[in-house]
Amino acid sequence: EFVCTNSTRMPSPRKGKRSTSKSSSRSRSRSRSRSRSRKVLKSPPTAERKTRSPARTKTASPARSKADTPTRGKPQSPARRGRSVERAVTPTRRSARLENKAKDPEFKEPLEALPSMDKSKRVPKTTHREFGGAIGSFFMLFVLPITVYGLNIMCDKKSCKPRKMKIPTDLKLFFDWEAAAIYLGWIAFQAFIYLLPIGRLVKGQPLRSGERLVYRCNGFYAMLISLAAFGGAVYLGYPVKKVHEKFIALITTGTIFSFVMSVLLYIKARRGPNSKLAPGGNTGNVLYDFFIGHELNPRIGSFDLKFFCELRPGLIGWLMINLVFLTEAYQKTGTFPPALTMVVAFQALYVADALWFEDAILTTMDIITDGFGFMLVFGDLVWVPFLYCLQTRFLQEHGDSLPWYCLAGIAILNMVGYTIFRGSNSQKNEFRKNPYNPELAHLETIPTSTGKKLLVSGWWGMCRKPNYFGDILMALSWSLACGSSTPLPYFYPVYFTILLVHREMRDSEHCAKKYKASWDRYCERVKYRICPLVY
Ligand SMILES: NC(=O)C1=CN([C@@H]2O[C@H](COP(=O)(O)OP(=O)(O)OC[C@H]3O[C@@H](n4cnc5c(N)ncnc54)[C@H](OP(=O)(O)O)[C@@H]3O)[C@@H](O)[C@H]2O)C=CC1
Ligand SMILES: CC(C)=CCC[C@@H](C)[C@H]1CC=C2C3=C(CC[C@@]21C)[C@@]1(C)CC[C@H](O)C(C)(C)[C@@H]1CC3
Repeated sequence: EFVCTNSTRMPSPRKGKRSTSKSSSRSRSRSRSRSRSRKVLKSPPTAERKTRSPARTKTASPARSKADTPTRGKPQSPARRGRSVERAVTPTRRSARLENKAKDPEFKEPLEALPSMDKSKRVPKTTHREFGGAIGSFFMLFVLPITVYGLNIMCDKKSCKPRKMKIPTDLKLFFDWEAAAIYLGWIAFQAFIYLLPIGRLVKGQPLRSGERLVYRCNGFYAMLISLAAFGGAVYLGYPVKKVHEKFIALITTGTIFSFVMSVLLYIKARRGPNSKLAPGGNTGNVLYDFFIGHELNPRIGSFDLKFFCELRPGLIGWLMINLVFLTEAYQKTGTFPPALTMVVAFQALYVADALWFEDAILTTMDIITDGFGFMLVFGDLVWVPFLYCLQTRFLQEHGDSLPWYCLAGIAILNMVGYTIFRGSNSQKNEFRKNPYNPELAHLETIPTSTGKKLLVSGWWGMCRKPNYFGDILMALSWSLACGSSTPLPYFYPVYFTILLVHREMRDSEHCAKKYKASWDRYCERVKYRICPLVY
């Protein structure tokens, strides 16, 4: 199966005109409305506007323009509707042929098939710097690993309180060949699964060059295979608790691995063509570009390093570490402690959700705009697996003591958060994949000069980042399960809120540049950024 994400971005080659200009009067009036729209919209008509179906979303009245006047017509037969959806994905016979060709994961869309892209465009020098520029990035190189070590050393079996840290003198605690073998073996195991020819091939968003990279989406299989391997290891009596015992040494291997990988990625980017660089990581300052990421989508053949790291070793690793804690608790007490079991289950749902909707990540900032540098490499391979499990580690080491009604309240909070997170992410992803999806016809939208529309009702009318809001509620619920005896397990929701507030600002800046007045109209209409009535 081969899937195109975000068909609306796919520029429609001129040949596509024929398919919509049949001689009925209705199509003539559509043609007229299309030529009118060309006057209003700067970009050429996209597949979105070429694909007509009655299942139009409502256009928000203040922003209604001739360009986006919905076409009214008799409801189409399901077969016809199916055809129009299909056309949104493959607008011409030519691109249908390309679709077939693209079954080859190495396939790259020929540049001439994407006329709206400027092939000669070089990635311009980055002028805007995040994280305090080069100096900030330099500090982050130390702050990120120290935070991971610090929290894991402060919160151990003996105590879990913020305190002045005494650095352990036992070097074995920090480095151990067995831990190195476990860590590297895990990365190799995930890389092996990634290379298996199972799962869908999905096209990413068009790059600056016009090319659309193809991604193998088999993350959910990777999780199932990893779960089976974990079950097998426990059944065969492999001492999985070693992962817990060698936690700090695993962090060291992950940190060294991340530094080495980031250096290699930076060298690779320097040697590659300018067109492959990340728009945000091309300042020319070695430190900054190394930290933020110089190359956008580094690949070895068809192996996409960023896509692989973002979802596999770290995210599935986090789930495995949680299962180690749960197994240990069971082996020690003969029961599954309620709070620990609940948090492990919620985090498992979060990981499974990310892998089930794996292709959705292809439209996120991390893949489209951010380069792959130390920040993301370390974030994916160390920060996520060894910090996101702080709550479950605390619960395993210090037991859980909350009464059932508190746990029930926490479960409700998690499910409310998940409903908002999943509902809003799916609503946007479905809308971006097919803006004429009949199930979204009731939603109001604002047209933009790019041909894309912005949702202004439903989840996206509640606030500008309902998905972040849901995510924060879930993060909070996981920490609340740890009670109030110590603030350390609350690190995750606090850091996460800061990360998402910063991320919202960055995304808002991008959207303001991209959608100009339409984005201002959206912001006027949807006042709150992340939390309705609060922020
Ligand atoms: N657990 C973790 O550590 C982290 C989790 N996350 C989660 O990842 C998920 C994805 O986050 P992220 O990629 O940052 O952001 P979003 O999923 O919100 O994607 C932002 C893009 O969505 C589009 N968009 C924005 N507003 C609208 C609208 N009203 N209608 C239609 N499209 C709109 C724009 O792109 P365009 O118009 O070009 O399509 C915008 O650039 C979130 O749920 C977040 O909580 C994120 C970071 C860390
Ligand atoms: C400063 C600092 C610590 C930076 C590192 C940030 C990274 C840890 C995060 C950046 C974006 C992320 C995403 C997820 C995990 C954390 C990082 C890598 C994510 C994979 C978690 C699961 C979600 O469902 C997601 C797939 C939407 C999400 C994507 C972004």
